[in-house]
Parts: sequence; structure tokens; C-alpha cells
Amino acid sequence: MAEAKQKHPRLILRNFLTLFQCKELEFIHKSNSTVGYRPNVFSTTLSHLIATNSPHLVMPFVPIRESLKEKVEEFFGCEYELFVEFTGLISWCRGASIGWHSDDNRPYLKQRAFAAVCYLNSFGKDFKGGHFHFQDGEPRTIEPLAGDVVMYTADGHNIHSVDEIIGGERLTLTLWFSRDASHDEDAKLVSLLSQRLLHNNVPGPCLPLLASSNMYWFSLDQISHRQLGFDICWARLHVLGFDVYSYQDRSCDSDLSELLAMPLQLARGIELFNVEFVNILHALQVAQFYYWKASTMHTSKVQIDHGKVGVLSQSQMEKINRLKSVLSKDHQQAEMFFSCMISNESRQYMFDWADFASTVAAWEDYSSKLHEEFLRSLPYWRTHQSIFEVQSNGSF
Ligand SMILES: O=C(O)CCC(=O)C(=O)O
Ligand SMILES: [Fe+2]
Repeated sequence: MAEAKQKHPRLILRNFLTLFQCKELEFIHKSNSTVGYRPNVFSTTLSHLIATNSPHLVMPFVPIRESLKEKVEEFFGCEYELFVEFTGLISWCRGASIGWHSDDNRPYLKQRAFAAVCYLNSFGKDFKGGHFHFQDGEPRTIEPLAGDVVMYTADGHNIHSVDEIIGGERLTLTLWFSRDASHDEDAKLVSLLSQRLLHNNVPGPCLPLLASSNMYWFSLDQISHRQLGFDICWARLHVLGFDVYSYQDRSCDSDLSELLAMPLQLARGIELFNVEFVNILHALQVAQFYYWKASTMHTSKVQIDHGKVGVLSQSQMEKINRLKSVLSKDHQQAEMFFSCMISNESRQYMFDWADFASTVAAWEDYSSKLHEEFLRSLPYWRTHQSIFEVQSNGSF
């Protein structure tokens, strides 16, 4: 046992995260993800959340990062404190895989000492393929299950691979830890957070800002980029059954994607929801929040306000379709990547506009609570140049 730990230092923890934590991080990823660093991979980093005016969405990560770091330090018997080098939500869609490697296998990755991979959804239910394998030692294979974590040294003692994803979207929270303070992610994040406070051209607290449109454009073919692929935000709304309607006029097709950064509305079938969202990310967050919370809602107990939902006119439908033709060159691929594999529980609930309307307020409430928590924590983070959980009485 001790010998095995020396040869292949690794640890598997079952149910380390609660289902609530997994679902909350899934919500954050599905409403903020951008194209990732490998083919068919999407990611949400903390610096991206800060840059898109959503620093409050860093809050759900804080206690998780802290307990993961403690566990890694304890299990691997670290004499000195470790630093988090990277925190990110990473999802892999059909076709993504990685062959045998160690996580420090590039000169620019040498600072990585340990990895922690938290599975946020499950093999079989949410995706097919995607098993994790260690080349040597035990356990050899890990079947990802929501809530479980695998921790291992980033060096050659833990060469590993991940099988190709066959269908669905496999989601993880991945952290790397370093012994080197100059690679401390916290110091960089605190500095970004402080800079953001100085910006005043933001739409309001908790209202997301878009990054550059390239970050949301997925294409397998890098060369004929815009002729293929789709906009990630549009695609994620599409698989939830929504269309995007913008009443603004644009004569030229190439300008249409700019509309996503402007006020717009959501439609479903022939119905238009008469509530304005500040941009597509705002609409996407509310839509993802609805599906996260759908199982706790009581469908049709309330009547929708008269006037909140109307029937689309012919010209409104034409505008929706024109925008769609620019934002998705490949509907099939968008659906293949992001559709839930089997019966996602929330899909069993009938969509209801009255519930959706109350979600807009519930989302605001959720966001502003996190924002308050964030504002309370930030002065402590700035003083200590570190991100950690601050209790409401200021202790930690
Ligand atoms: O997602 C996993 O199970 C591991 C991913 C991995 O090996 C990596 O990102 O280096
Ligand atoms: Fe790896």
C-alpha cells in the first residue's frame, strides 16, 4: 500500500462534491463557456468570468478550491503550502480525447506539481466514452461519476489518458497546484478583480459582458472558420428549445453577430417572450438557470401576465431565421455537441412561460446574493492576495 503510494501517488475520493455543487458549476459552465484549448473542448476559467463582468460567479468555486487544496496538501504530505496554478471548468464533446501524458509534460508546465480533477457529471447518464486510465498502478481505470475527484502528481509517476467521447458532454472542474508562488493564480485573479472595480462602462452588477466573438465561435476547421461551425451561446440556447430574436436592423449579414452583444429577446416555436435581455449571455444565463431549477418549480400554478408572451409575426420569424443562418452553419453538429444525451431530468418538466418569467427574478436574486458575498470578501482577498472563504462576520 505504502509502496504503491510512493510509486503512483494518487487518490480517488467518492462524493467529494455534492450534487448541488455539481449542478451549480454546470450552470456556470453552460452559460459562460468559450472554445477550449483542444479540439471539441470548451472551457470556463475564473479570469474569463471576471473579464466578462461576472466576478460573483467565482464565489461557488471558493470553498471547493480551498477544500481541494487542503486535501492535496494532506494526502501528498506537503511540507509547505501549495498554490493553485489553474482553476477551470472543462467540457469535452464528441470526438475529444487525450493520449498518454503527464500533466507537466511541456517546458511551460513544469511548475505543475499536482492535479485534481472533479467529475461534475456521469458516464452513461450524461456522456458515453471518456473513461480515465492510468498507464500503471491501481486503480487503472476511472469511470467518471458526478461528485468524485481524482488527485495525482503531475509528473511521470502518473501517466494517464482519457478515452474519446462518443456522445454527450463530459464536464470536469480541473485544478493544478504548484509549489512555486510565482505561479499563484490567486494573486493574478485578485489583481484582475481590483482592476475590474475601476471600470465603469459595465451594464450593471451581475449583467454579463461578451468577450470577443471569436471566443464563442466553434469550428472544426480553423481555415474556413466562419463558413463552418456555430456560435456556442446560440447553440446552447437552441438545444434548450429557444430562438433568438433581435429587433435591431442590420443590412449586412456579417454585422449580424454584433447583435448578440445588444438587447434581444427569446422565442420558442411561434411565441415571443416580451422581456428584454441585455445580450445573449444574459438570456443564456437565465435559460440555463431555468433548467437548473426546473425540477423545483411548480408548473402552471401561476398565470403568465397578459402581454408577456406574444405570437411572432411573419417578419419577426424572418429576422430570427436570418440571424440563425449566420450563427449556425451546422445545426446538426451544434445539436450533437450540446444536446443532453438521455432524459435529462429537467427535460421531463414541461416548459412553461410563467415559470420562465419567475426565473428572471429568481436569477437576479441568486446573482445579487453572490455579488454581495463577493463584495464582502474582496477587501480580505486584496489584503491577503489570496481567494478564500470569508464568513459573514469577517472571520476565516
Ligand atoms: O478530464 C480528465 O479526466 C483528465 C483530463 C486530463 O488529463 C488533462 O486535462 O490533462
Ligand atoms: Fe492530464
